[in-house]
Amino acid sequence: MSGRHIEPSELIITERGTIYHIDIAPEHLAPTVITVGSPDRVKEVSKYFDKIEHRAQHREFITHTGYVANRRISVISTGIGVGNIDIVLNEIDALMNIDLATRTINEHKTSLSIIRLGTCGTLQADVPVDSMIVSTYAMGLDNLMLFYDMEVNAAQQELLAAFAQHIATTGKNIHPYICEGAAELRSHFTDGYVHGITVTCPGFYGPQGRTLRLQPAFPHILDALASFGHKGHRVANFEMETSAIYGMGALLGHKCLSISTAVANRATKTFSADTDRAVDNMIRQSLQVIADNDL
Ligand SMILES: O=P(O)(O)O[C@H]1O[C@H](CO)[C@@H](O)[C@H]1O
Ligand SMILES: O=c1cc[nH]c(=O)[nH]1
Repeated sequence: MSGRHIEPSELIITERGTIYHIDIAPEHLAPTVITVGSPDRVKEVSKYFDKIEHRAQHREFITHTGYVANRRISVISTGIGVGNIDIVLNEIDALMNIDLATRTINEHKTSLSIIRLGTCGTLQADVPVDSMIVSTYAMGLDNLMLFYDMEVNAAQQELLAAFAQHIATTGKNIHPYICEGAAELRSHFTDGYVHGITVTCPGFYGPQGRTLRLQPAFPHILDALASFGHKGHRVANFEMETSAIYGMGALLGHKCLSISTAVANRATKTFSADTDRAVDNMIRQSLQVIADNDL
């Protein structure tokens, strides 16, 4: 595969040597990448950097690259949804592992640490709003990973089979895919963090069981998901990007972890009184763990 020439319609490089959507060049990307959904959150992360050496913005993709102590870190906003994750993961991987001049894949691959700092809704009454949730597995209700050649390992197959059995009792069919975060990264985020399965949805309203004017096809989706558990892992939360980050990251050889602040609790029907403060708490604590452990 390494010698294959990737055509200009497939890998799009600007005249300034930057990649099409995220508009940065290879030298602007650090080996540790924090992704956030909201573009406004990028500066909330980089304000804790000791130094910022590069800033870029194109569409919803804002990048700041700098240092926390000696650790070089990029923070990039992905916007909402797995479609944007397809763009950001492919483009940051290309910057690291494709020679943009020759348009060929590098012989030697670089593995990135990719850590999402997002927001989510929790499904469990005993996980209060403002909690920080680490995604052990991601259960994808989206269809992005159907477009990549992905093998399912034995543990994932077992989890999927247990879920199929569980969901059959509700009389509805859901066929998710399952991807796992990097256990090596996960092991550092323990004190103050709740661990659980994250359900990644292709929408914020209907797919997450919210009813405004449209009637849901699956009215009991919250209970059906919240009551699923397997080998000590239970469903903790809903959000909209983690399945794609875990799925693509694993295929590309990167270490990925998703951490989210619960802004909503769907079981107790509550919403955070101060989301900015809660998200800031996650950012500060997680940057400290990244810097202390050189992740
Ligand atoms: O706050 P972010 O990181 O965007 O994450 C969550 O918030 C958005 C929905 O409000 C979705 O992107 C969801 O995953
Ligand atoms: O309930 C929520 C809150 C944040 N993000 C989501 O996707 N869902």
